[in-house]
Amino acid sequence: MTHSPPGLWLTGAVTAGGRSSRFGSDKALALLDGRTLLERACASLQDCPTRLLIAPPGRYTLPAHLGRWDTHPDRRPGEGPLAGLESALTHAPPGWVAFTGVDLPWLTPDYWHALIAAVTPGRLSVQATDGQDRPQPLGALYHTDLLPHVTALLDSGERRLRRAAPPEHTALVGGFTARTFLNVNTPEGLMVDG
Ligand SMILES: Nc1nc2c(ncn2[C@@H]2O[C@H](COP(=O)(O)OP(=O)(O)OP(=O)(O)O)[C@@H](O)[C@H]2O)c(=O)[nH]1
Ligand SMILES: [Mg+2]
Repeated sequence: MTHSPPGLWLTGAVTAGGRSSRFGSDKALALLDGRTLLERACASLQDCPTRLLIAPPGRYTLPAHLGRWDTHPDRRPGEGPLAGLESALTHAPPGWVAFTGVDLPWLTPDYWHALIAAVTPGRLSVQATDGQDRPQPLGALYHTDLLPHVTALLDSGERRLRRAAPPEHTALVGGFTARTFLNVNTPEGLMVDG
């Protein structure tokens, strides 16, 4: 009998509504080790019971082995990943959402399990910290109870994803390798030894 790791019990959401202006072409479709960045992001969350792709409907088709992904557009297109989070929290069933983007191609199910282990009562977000102890708001857990706060932020003109969760309601988790957070913004960002 083969041993398989326990599934992820929360909603998985991948935001992919960006313009890739620094990359120069749609980075969601860029290949890294034979898989697109979008596929890599979705693969880390393929064991989630509910899977949401926040992108314009019809823009992307995912391979069947990644399971069913329900596509939802932004409520306010072109306003950045905070607006993508608003859409994810709107369409997720009540509870925790694992939220990431196409530009973090090195996240794994183990990464999400490490964040899930830090879920505690009273917290509404769990975020990893990088080597400089900076919280990573993409590749993070958010509770759907944050939706009114996120909507109010967007209504007030805020666009920074790092404002989505108040620090006093955010649990932080460290100890990840530097490669975990390698962020693909330009084609040079793909040139990393796997
Ligand atoms: N749903 C949604 N996702 C977005 C939006 N803007 C960015 N994202 C996603 O958020 C993640 C991180 O964003 P960026 O790295 O800035 O990507 P980007 O905005 O496409 O790239 P730049 O134009 O170079 O800033 C990626 O997965 C993007 O697809 C948006 O307006 N809506
Ligand atoms: Mg951007």
